[in-house]
Amino acid sequence: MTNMLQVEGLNVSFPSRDGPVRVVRDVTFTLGRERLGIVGESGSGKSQTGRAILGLTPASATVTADKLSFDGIDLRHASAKTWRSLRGPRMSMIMQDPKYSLNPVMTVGRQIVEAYRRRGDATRTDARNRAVAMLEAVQIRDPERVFEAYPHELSGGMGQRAMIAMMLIAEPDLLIADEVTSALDVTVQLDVLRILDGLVRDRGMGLIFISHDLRLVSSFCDRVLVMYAGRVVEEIAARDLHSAQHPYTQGLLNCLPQIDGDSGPLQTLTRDPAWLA
Ligand SMILES: Nc1ncnc2c1ncn2[C@@H]1O[C@H](COP(=O)(O)OP(=O)(O)OP(=O)(O)O)[C@@H](O)[C@H]1O
Repeated sequence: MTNMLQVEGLNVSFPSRDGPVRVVRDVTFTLGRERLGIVGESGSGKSQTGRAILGLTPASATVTADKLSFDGIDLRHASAKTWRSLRGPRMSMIMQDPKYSLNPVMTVGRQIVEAYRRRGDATRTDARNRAVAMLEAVQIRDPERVFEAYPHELSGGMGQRAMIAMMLIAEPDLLIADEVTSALDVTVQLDVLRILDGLVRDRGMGLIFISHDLRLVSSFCDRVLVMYAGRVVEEIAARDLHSAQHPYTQGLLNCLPQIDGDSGPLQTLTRDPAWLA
């Protein structure tokens, strides 16, 4: 699966009083077994791009694409049955907010066990042990207690880690991580990045890493898509991000505070209407 995911001419629009608003415009890219970052300011269409790939766009939206295929499967015409076989075991998305991913009426442990058992025929005991080990791996200090807890009994940070454990244990071929480490403290953030990195390196997973943190993306990812107002304005190797060509990318980079830089005022981003052309 050199190019496990192919996205061509993807558009997402929402209805509004003034007509449809296009929040993802003609987005085209491919993904292999690599770490692809998507950066851009809030509202630039990063999450809606990820959701459209997984068929998780809100019902009010319209999605069109010239091509949207995963492992040769045309996702534009996938049946409910095909989606069931893909979402979870083969392609998964970790959202910003655990509320949307954890089932409120099922214990955390049972959800993680089910995610693991969906990918093969593990015994209950094996699945339980793996689930507890995964909770430990995302630095949950009391994994046995969290295993038995319901999502509402966990703090926000714990809930997010439990959700990450649930997505990772399935070892999907494609994982879309949407601002997944933003709310975590630095040590847990590093642990989660290490786990993601291991899955890409050892299991050949394809990772789409959505983030507004340019520094993190440039050090963690292989390639970066820069989005502005729904469009991909630049695609660049992460190591070359510092020499980005597009004025919007340069603007984003210039807005980063420097720890050792002078303490002058931070630059603000100016936008050129021509970028929308
Ligand atoms: N349900 C919805 N109805 C109408 N517009 C929506 C809906 N969901 C998202 N949008 C709009 O789509 C645009 C793109 O949103 P998206 O969440 O993809 O941005 P983003 O780049 O991921 O930003 P953030 O970093 O803040 O999550 C935004 O302008 C947002 O207001």
